[in-house]
Amino acid sequence: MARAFLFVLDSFGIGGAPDAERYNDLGANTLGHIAEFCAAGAADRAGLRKGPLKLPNMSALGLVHVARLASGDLPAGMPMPERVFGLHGAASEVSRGKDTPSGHWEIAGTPVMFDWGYFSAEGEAFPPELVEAICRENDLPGILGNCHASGTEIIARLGEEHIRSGKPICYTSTDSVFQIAAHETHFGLDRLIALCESVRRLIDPLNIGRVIARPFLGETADTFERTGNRRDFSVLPPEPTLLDRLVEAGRTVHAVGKIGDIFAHQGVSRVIKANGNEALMDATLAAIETAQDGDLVFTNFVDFDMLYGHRRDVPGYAAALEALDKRLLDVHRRMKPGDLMILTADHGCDPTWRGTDHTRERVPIMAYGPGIAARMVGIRNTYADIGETVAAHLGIAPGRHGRSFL
Ligand SMILES: O=P(O)(O)O[C@H]1O[C@H](CO)[C@@H](O)[C@H]1O
Ligand SMILES: [Mn+2]
Ligand SMILES: [Mn+2]
Repeated sequence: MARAFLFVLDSFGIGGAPDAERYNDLGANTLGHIAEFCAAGAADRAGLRKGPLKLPNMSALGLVHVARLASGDLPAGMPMPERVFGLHGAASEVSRGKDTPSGHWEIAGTPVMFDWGYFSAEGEAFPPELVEAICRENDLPGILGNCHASGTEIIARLGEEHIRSGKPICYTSTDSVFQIAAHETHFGLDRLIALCESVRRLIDPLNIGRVIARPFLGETADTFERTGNRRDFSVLPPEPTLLDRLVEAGRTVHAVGKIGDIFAHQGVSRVIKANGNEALMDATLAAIETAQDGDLVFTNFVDFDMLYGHRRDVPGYAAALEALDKRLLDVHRRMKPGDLMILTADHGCDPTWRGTDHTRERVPIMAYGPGIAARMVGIRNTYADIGETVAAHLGIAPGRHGRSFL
């Protein structure tokens, strides 16, 4: 028997998606552009980081090799490692959306082969009858926003009016999402959660992937800050995922960070929440300590996407990568014979790209474990190969999509 640790570095794409043009993302490359900025000295920030991107541990797990394989270009300023360990490759996404649930579900063996519903980018985003129903059911004086927006920008713009009027801030993006920002104390966190649950029911016929609660604190435009109490209300995955299959086989799935919410709590045995990549890594290490043979520890490292990718913050993204790279040694030290750790991502969010949305990209696969020989596994046609590899490693029956690269 064996254990598996699956880490999604949220939005850590490596470019090269064969269908990028269809998403207006031709040339987007999260790692490539971060490395380029770092090598040019354009991602230095006093007190945070300086110079070329330093990811020695991920490079030893094949990151530089797979970056070149995925996009054709070597990431600037990142030396080829002397030696590579483990299985390494890249994967293209077959799901139509470049969103978090599509990416994670496909990683877990369940691609999303239908189109999500989306809200209009022109004029008001939400249909008037939906807004009316939301206000009626939740006794609201109206809503603010009703547009595509970046979450931090919109609370700075409308947060004070929200506090005065009691109207929640409702917005969306190119993802299939209905996001609601509201003040944790003035509006109330419980009330925001109840509102999200009501909106989840009301939009179900529209095939929208997620409703997201975005609570914040502060009193003025320049002091507003989102808190760690974000909650995602997802629809159920279209088929049972790797997680369901593991639980069915009597295994324990340790879901760290956003994983529980992303899978609508299906196939999740233990939910471990933490705020911020460092705390997520601490929680992951604690889960590894308790995980038994046959178990999966599945972690989403959300900061890359939420704090740096969407915010188009290159130094911030680079520093977060460098910090996580160092902490891989903590995982390494806890690994036992039979353990397998896989690092990957769910989509891109190139911090140098136009706009503030995700980018269609290939993702890296770095799979490492004591006794696993180094081998390039090439470009995989679906992220589902990752889930199938975990399934094979943990000794459960194969699923309907993807193939193990073990
Ligand atoms: O700008 P913020 O609120 O961070 O929202 C981003 O996060 C959402 C969910 O990941 C995406 O759809 C994008 O809109
Ligand atoms: Mn994501
Ligand atoms: Mn995102």
